[in-house]
Amino acid sequence: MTIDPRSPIYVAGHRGLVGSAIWRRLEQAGCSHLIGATSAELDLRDRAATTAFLAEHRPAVVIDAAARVGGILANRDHPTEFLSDNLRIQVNLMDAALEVRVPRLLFLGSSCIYPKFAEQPIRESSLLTGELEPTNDAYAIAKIAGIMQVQAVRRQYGLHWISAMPTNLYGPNDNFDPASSHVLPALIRRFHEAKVNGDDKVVLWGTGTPRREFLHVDDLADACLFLLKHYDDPAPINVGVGEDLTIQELAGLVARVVGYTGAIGNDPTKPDGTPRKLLDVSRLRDLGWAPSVDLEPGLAQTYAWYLDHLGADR
Ligand SMILES: NC(=O)C1=CN([C@@H]2O[C@H](COP(=O)(O)OP(=O)(O)OC[C@H]3O[C@@H](n4cnc5c(N)ncnc54)[C@H](OP(=O)(O)O)[C@@H]3O)[C@@H](O)[C@H]2O)C=CC1
Ligand SMILES: C[C@H]1O[C@H](OP(=O)(O)OP(=O)(O)OC[C@H]2O[C@@H](n3cnc4c(=O)[nH]c(N)nc43)[C@H](O)[C@@H]2O)[C@@H](O)[C@@H](O)C1=O
Repeated sequence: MTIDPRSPIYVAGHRGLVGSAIWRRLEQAGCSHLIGATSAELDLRDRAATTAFLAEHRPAVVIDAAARVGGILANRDHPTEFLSDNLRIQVNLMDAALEVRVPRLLFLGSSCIYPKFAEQPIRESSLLTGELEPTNDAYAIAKIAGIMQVQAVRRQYGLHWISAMPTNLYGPNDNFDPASSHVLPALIRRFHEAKVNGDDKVVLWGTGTPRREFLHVDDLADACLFLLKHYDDPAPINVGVGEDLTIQELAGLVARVVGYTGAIGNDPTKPDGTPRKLLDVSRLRDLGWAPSVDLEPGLAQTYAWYLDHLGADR
């Protein structure tokens, strides 16, 4: 499918980690009519405001990168908001997009939709075949409902909407807040602060044994544009790199990039979450897309961004 670069494209959540990367990628592709609104300008939980916004702008493409997002502890401790906010954001957005018959929409889910003990690497067909990981089941259920809404609209109205399931992401504009962030930005900040303060030990949450896969957000943005052009199927499609490492190994890598040379300990009172979450990315690879940013240079680039924007005076 072709994307006319002059057509109006609405990126919901355009200031976030994912939305800002997609915005940059679309600009790079020459897209000249990008639409964005902050949550203060348009709270997508407000149904009437969302309906009015879509009716006013009538985008040709909608990319849903707006969500309540957080790491393992934020998800575990705020399941009510992770369920309710995400359901409302995506239902309001998709209902409003349906009302004006937006022809092309990309819904972003997450690898946490798959069962906690899914066979590895996780194929798209694993969806709804087993129990979810309890630290993020509320968020996962909201995302699964989003996939179903995309499929229902396709079936009933024939619109070319799609869903993509990214693995754990990182890059510029990530959330570096120690309490609510994901592991990679949390470790960049913790190791940096330990180096600056001369601390001799950094403590990781959990046992360090869980395995995770990390995709640079610029690769995800490139994959999103690729999927909008080349993918038109009701099934969600995985987006990842196809390789993972333990949290302990990740910590060693972050320590090296940051230049921290002290000890690394563990806090097993904090949750590990799902033991392994490696996506099977063969469907996307077979379509002709592959990532281009390796983890270590991606980490170095993200650390440089952190220093420039947030961490220089700490
Ligand atoms: N980060 C990750 O590792 C992964 C993320 N994803 C998915 O990617 C998508 C984006 O995540 P990410 O970029 O990391 O998240 P961020 O928290 O960085 O960004 C979320 C964006 O959503 C917007 N938003 C939140 N609530 C509302 C609301 N009520 N109304 C309007 N806008 C709102 C925010 O707007 P504002 O800034 O204006 O407040 C923000 O720009 C999500 O669907 C997430 O599930 C999937 C897999 C992994
Ligand atoms: C993308 C995905 O992200 C979430 O799932 P998760 O992968 O479990 O998230 P996480 O990045 O927070 O943790 C990964 C691992 O890392 C360990 N860990 C060590 N030290 C820190 C640490 O300092 N902070 C954090 N957050 N984790 C740490 C932590 O204990 C865990 O074992 C979902 O809730 C859901 O939102 C989702 O979709």
